[in-house]
Amino acid sequence: MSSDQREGSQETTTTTTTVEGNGTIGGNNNNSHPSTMVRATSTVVSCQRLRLNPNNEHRPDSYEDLQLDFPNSIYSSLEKYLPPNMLVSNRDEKVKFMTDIMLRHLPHGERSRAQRHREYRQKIISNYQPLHKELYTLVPTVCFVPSFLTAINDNTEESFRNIISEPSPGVFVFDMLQPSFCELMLSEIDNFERWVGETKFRIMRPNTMNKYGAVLDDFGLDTMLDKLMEGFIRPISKVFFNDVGGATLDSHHGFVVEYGKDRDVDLGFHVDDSEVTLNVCLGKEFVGGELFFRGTRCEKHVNTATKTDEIYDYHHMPGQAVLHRGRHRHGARATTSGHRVNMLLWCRSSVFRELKTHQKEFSSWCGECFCEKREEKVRSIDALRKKLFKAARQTQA
Ligand SMILES: O=C(O)CCC(=O)C(=O)O
Ligand SMILES: [Fe+2]
Repeated sequence: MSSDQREGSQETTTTTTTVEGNGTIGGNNNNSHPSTMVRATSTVVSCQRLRLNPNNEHRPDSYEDLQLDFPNSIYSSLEKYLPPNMLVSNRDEKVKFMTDIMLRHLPHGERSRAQRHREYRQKIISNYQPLHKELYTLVPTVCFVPSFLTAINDNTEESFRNIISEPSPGVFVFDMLQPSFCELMLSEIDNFERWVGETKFRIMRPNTMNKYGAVLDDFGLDTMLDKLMEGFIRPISKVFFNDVGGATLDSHHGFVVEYGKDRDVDLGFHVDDSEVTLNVCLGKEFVGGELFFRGTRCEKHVNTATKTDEIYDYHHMPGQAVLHRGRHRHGARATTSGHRVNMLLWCRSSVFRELKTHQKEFSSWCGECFCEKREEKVRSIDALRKKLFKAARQTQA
């Protein structure tokens, strides 16, 4: 995969970038004290695998009171996937087993990077004075429009379909944020950027493709965004994105991107480092900036050609949200005037990522895998037909 191709030439020959954020696994776990942390050692159980289907009868332990390497909620959601002999182990054993599995996805260099990142966050949080404290705890009636709240409270596919449109397969659009909430967020972001400018604090940008924007998790909004993911995005994803771990989203990377004069102009063609991405426009006034989608692909097929029915362009509207699989290839066109700010929540599932490492066959959600599977089916039916004809002819002869 190339590093930073822009759209234009890619609609037939596609080169897609995988964008990585600086959010680490466990990025929203800011409660690690090395002295009490439960660490994984190399144990004999580490060669065991998670089960493919969760044991939904099982009531997971609570891990809230422990200082762990990863967010506590990950342990509760992962527990249902433990092999049967592990399920009956004590809590410390289960912690060791699950931590070991998760650390396998975080090589040594990554671990010290995660520690440095925690210190970086702590430095910001102890120096930055929030402007609108009310933003830091999620109050649903302040944040969301009533139609969205009704749908979430009903929590059925029908209630979601009532407020969500699907203009192209896998792209879900709905009204989400109150205008007053968008204003508050914009003003908090301005305030944070002013503080960064005044103190000359060197901040990390949201991902490898943006020069501007800010990571919301880094200045105290991580808990609020965790609530947003767990209480509002996960229920919807469970219905529409179950095939990519929508029901088990358990960590996130939350940030804003900014486009316009003296900001980023556009965003090249890419896939996100997420299972499900929430992209919601906060404002302000702008021209351009359309989000272009070009079909969902697994790693193997990420650079394959786009089919006509996968082409879709979306026009951002303040307060309106777009929800899509992280593997849905997309990019943003140039914002030609004005100032556009979007809030993004890359939602991840540790369960899905672990299970994916054991999966060798087709991905049900990949447009190219789907075609290959269909062609294979046609070929095998054809072969069977030929075999049956031959057998019939031999019987007649
Ligand atoms: O600018 C946009 O709306 C797209 C942003 C995006 O795709 C991303 O940050 O991953
Ligand atoms: Fe993206």
